[in-house]
Amino acid sequence: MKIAVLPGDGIGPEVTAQAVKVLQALNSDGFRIEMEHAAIGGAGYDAAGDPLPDATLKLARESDAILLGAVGGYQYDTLPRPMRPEQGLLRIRKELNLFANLRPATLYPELADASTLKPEVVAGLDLMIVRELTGDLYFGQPRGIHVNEAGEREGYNTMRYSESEVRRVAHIGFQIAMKRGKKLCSVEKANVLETSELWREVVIETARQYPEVALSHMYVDNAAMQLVRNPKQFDVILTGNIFGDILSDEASMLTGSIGMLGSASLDESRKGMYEPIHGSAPDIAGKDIANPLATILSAAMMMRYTFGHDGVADRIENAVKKVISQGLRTADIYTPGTTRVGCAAMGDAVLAAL
Ligand SMILES: NC(=O)C1=CN([C@@H]2O[C@H](COP(=O)(O)OP(=O)(O)OC[C@H]3O[C@@H](n4cnc5c(N)ncnc54)[C@H](O)[C@@H]3O)[C@@H](O)[C@H]2O)C=CC1
Ligand SMILES: CC(C)CC(=O)C(=O)O
Ligand SMILES: [Mg+2]
Repeated sequence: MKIAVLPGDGIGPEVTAQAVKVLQALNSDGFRIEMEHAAIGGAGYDAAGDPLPDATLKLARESDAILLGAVGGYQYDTLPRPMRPEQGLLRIRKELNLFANLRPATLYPELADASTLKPEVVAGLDLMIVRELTGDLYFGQPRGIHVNEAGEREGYNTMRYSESEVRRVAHIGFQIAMKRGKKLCSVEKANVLETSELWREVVIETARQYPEVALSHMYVDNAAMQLVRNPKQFDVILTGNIFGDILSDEASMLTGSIGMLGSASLDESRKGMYEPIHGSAPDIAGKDIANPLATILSAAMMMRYTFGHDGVADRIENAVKKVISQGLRTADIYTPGTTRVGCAAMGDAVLAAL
């Protein structure tokens, strides 16, 4: 198993190091995992003047899977847009055709007190957000800031989806729904957006191949509200790039913290990039207080989706369950009566449990 490790910026290197420890430990079980590190984001810009250096993209292409931390930092916010860390992330997703982003929001029962919702509203929460990742507002052309006819600056982006882009991610959503609760809610804004109108039509067409899946549609504003009113009404949520970005951050808090949600970004084959859903968290970077569990859980998803080692994925997930049941908590999920630990200590505890 050849894995490219791209730690990135801010807390990225801190959380990635914990997942690397866990993956390395598997080698003593007879696996052959080779990991090679490369720079991306601000680290890529600093090292090579490019948020996605050629050498990093080459390594990513040659690897079976990629483990990514996070990118971004205040010091890069004034660079020309193509040089910014976030563009490096968008480019690697596009270059590798990683169009399907799976973001599971699962509540560990012991973390019910850390959820922003009442324990009875989130008990047993287990939902999967399937977010399209290589289209929509983040990639649509034209985009820019120009001076308009009235002589004032005007910013514009283009929300755009082709039917084949919608269809391929819809298939992934339905296939996942078939393996779960056979219920899929497609989230868009078809009442006002043509992009969403097409999205809904294509999802309805695709659904004909999955007659066992109960399909529903919801406007994104309502979905944002329903997620905090009654999140357990959802099983699989299928949505576009920007709506999925926002709704998954919201869903993470139902599980206690954004530091709990891992993700898989997949292409048509089994190749994938695995990363926590959070960003580089510059406000807590370098303090050894970030929660590494989202990244460790992303490594478990890698074992499941790219390498097909479901048993290993289960073991990593069970190790995470164990440290939580032992009462170990990073600051973001700390509640009275539990034991507060740092990022590296949490990684060590998962390793010990593994
Ligand atoms: N996938 C990526 O690489 C992403 C990168 N970003 C970038 O990250 C930078 C910061 O963006 P923000 O909007 O602040 O989002 P963020 O996700 O980095 O942080 C939001 C809040 O959540 C907290 N947080 C995030 N991850 C945590 C963890 N593992 N443990 C404990 N607390 C955690 C942070 O301390 C912060 O208060 C920006 O440059 C942004 O562009 C943002 C989102 C995703
Ligand atoms: C920084 C963005 C490009 C990514 C993001 O917020 C995400 O994928 O969740
Ligand atoms: Mg995001």
